[in-house]
Amino acid sequence: MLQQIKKRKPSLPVILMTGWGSINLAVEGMKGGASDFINKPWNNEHLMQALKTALNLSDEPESPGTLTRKKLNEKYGFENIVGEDPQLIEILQTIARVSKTDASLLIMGESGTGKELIAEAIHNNSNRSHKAFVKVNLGGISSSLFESEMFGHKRGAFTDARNDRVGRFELANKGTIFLDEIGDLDLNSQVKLLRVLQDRTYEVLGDSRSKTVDVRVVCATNRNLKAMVAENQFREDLYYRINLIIVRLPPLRERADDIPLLANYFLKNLKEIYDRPNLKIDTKASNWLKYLPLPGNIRELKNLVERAVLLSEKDTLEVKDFEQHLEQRQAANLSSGLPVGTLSIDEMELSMIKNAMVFHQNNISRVAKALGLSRGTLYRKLEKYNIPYETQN
Ligand SMILES: Nc1ncnc2c1ncn2[C@@H]1O[C@H](COP(=O)(O)OP(=O)(O)OP(=O)(O)O)[C@@H](O)[C@H]1O
Repeated sequence: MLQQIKKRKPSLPVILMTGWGSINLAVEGMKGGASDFINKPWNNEHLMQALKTALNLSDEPESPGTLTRKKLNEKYGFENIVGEDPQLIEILQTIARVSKTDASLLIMGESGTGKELIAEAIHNNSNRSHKAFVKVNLGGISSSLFESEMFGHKRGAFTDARNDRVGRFELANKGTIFLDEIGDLDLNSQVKLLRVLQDRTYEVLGDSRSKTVDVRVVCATNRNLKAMVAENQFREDLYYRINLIIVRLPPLRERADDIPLLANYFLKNLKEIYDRPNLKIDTKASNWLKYLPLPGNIRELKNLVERAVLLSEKDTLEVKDFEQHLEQRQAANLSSGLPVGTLSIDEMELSMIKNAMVFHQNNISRVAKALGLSRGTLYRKLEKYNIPYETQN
C-alpha cells in the first residue's frame, strides 16, 4: 500500500503503524519513503509530534529555498555562519525550512566543518529555542556508562552510584539533544539509543518506572554511516531513524573562496578581543590561505588566524606570519597518505609541486628543498607540467 500511495501521490506524507514491528519492516518502510514508523501501543504525544513533523515538512509556506544569503541572515539570524559558497547557502535554506519542524537531522562532515554550529542554528530557529540545547559527545562515553549518562541513575543503582544523577535526555526534555560523533557508538549502546528514539521512553537506572521524553534529535558524524551499515557496524534501523533530513557540510577545500571571508570574520572578532582595531590580512596572504590543505577545516583556520594575530606585532598580517605556524604540520601531513585510487602518481606530483610553489611563493630553491629535488629536476618537472615560474639564480 505504501508503494502504491508513493506512486500515485509522492508528496503525501505517510506514517506507518504496526503492532508487529520488526526491524526489517521498519527499515523497509523508511526506505520506501514513509516519514515515520510507530509501534503499537503508541504514545499519544509522540504520535502527535510525528504527525506535526510530517505535515510541517510537506508544506512550505515561506519557501526559504529561494531566499538569498542576506535574507536568510535577516530572517533566521545566520550571521555567525559565514560563507557564500552555493553548497553552504543550500544548507542554510534547508535548515531554515526544517528548523520549525521536529524532524530529526543528520549532519555529516569532516572534523571542524561547522556541524555543531549548524545544530545550534537549528535549535535557535525551532519552537524549542527557549528550552535546553544539550550536546553529548558520544565518542567520549564508554559503553559501560552509556545508560547512566544518557538516562540517569538512582543512588545505589550500581557500586559507584553515590548520588542520583540526571540523564542527558531528561536535561534535554522539551528542547534539542545534539548527539555528536554518533558513528562512534558501539552496537550495544546503539540498541539502547534506538529504543528511546523510537518510543520516546526510557528507564532511569535503578528505577523501574518508564519515563517519557519530548526531544528534537540532531545527530552528527564525520564517518560514513552508510558504509558502516553495510559492514554491520551501525544498525540500519537506527540509521533510518536519525536521517529523515541529511545535511552534508563540505570540507573547506571544496569551498576555498570562503577561506578569505572566514579569515576576515575571525580577524574581526580578534580585533575586539585584543583591542587591535587596525588588524588586517594583506591581499597576498588572503589569496595564499585559499591554497592551504587545512584538514582540520574551519577550526584549523580559526586557530591559524588567532596564532598569527597573537605572535605578530604588526597590524598587517602577511604570508610569513601564517607560514611559520604551518611548516611542521605540512611536513607531518605528507606522510599521512591518500586512499589508493584517489590520484595517479603524476597527478599527485603535479598537485604537490603546485602546492609547494604557492606555499613558498615561487621561490625555486625553497620549493626544491621542500620536495627533496635538485633545482634542475624541479625545473624539468615545472616544464613537464606546464607550471609557470621565473628563473632564479
Ligand atoms: N561557517 C562558519 N562561519 C563561522 N565560523 C564557523 C563556521 N563553521 C564553523 N565555524 C567555527 O569553527 C569551529 C569549528 O566548528 P564546529 O565545532 O561547529 O565543527 P564540528 O564539525 O562540529 O567539529 P567536530 O567534528 O570536530 O566536532 C567553531 O569555532 C565554529 O564556531
